[in-house]
Amino acid sequence: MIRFDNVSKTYPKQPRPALHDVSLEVEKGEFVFLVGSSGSGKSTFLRLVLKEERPSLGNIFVAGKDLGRLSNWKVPALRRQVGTVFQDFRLLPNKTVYQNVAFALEVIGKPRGTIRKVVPEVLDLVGLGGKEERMPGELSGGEQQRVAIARAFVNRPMILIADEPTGNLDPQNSVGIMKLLDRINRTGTTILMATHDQAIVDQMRKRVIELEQGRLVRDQSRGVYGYQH
Ligand SMILES: Nc1ncnc2c1ncn2[C@@H]1O[C@H](COP(=O)(O)OP(=O)(O)OP(=O)(O)O)[C@@H](O)[C@H]1O
Repeated sequence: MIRFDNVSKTYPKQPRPALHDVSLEVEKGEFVFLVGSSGSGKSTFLRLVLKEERPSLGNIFVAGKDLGRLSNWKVPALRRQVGTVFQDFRLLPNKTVYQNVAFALEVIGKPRGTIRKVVPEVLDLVGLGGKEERMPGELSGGEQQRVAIARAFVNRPMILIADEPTGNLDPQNSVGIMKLLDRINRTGTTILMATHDQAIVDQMRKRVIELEQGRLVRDQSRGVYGYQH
């Protein structure tokens, strides 16, 4: 589903690469945590998957596509296959919960009938049934993140990328969000989540990929946040 072959990324005017010779493969339906200290290259990795950045060296394959050979006009189609969730939710503040999710479908030209059917379904899935008409500012952080996940998932992408999705949440809300991501993963969606949340990683026991100064230093199935000595 995602393959990196000897990928390096050096940003302009930077002395050291943000990613250095990273090779790995993520299969369809996997749940992968990406860990590493600040600046280790996690966000760079995620941006490369979305083709928001290009590698300086190496090849990247996402959902069967060689990103190096993907023409620019096909990038939006790629991004439709990859839902994204961020630490700061990124909801539209002047739209209701329903409108925030519906908007994701409107911009890709889905018919109104489809939108009316699938938006309530996905809001139920994330536990927000009954809150369709609320504004984001009238929701808790955990609820706002549920809206963001509903918006990312409503189009049933093959891959869901989450960059620190629990970073702004208390432990209880974080557990709720992880249960939801786990449920989405069980539908067959591949999940790639960058995180600093040790408790979550230790609890979930999923594959853990660790970056250190841009290098892949650990790839462990059913792993924990830090090394076990
Ligand atoms: N647009 C950019 N231009 C130049 N350097 C960048 C850019 N984005 C990231 N970097 C550098 O690349 C390295 C990796 O950054 P990256 O954001 O990928 O790390 P990270 O692991 O996601 O960190 P964090 O956990 O703080 O989000 C850092 O040294 C950073 O300063």
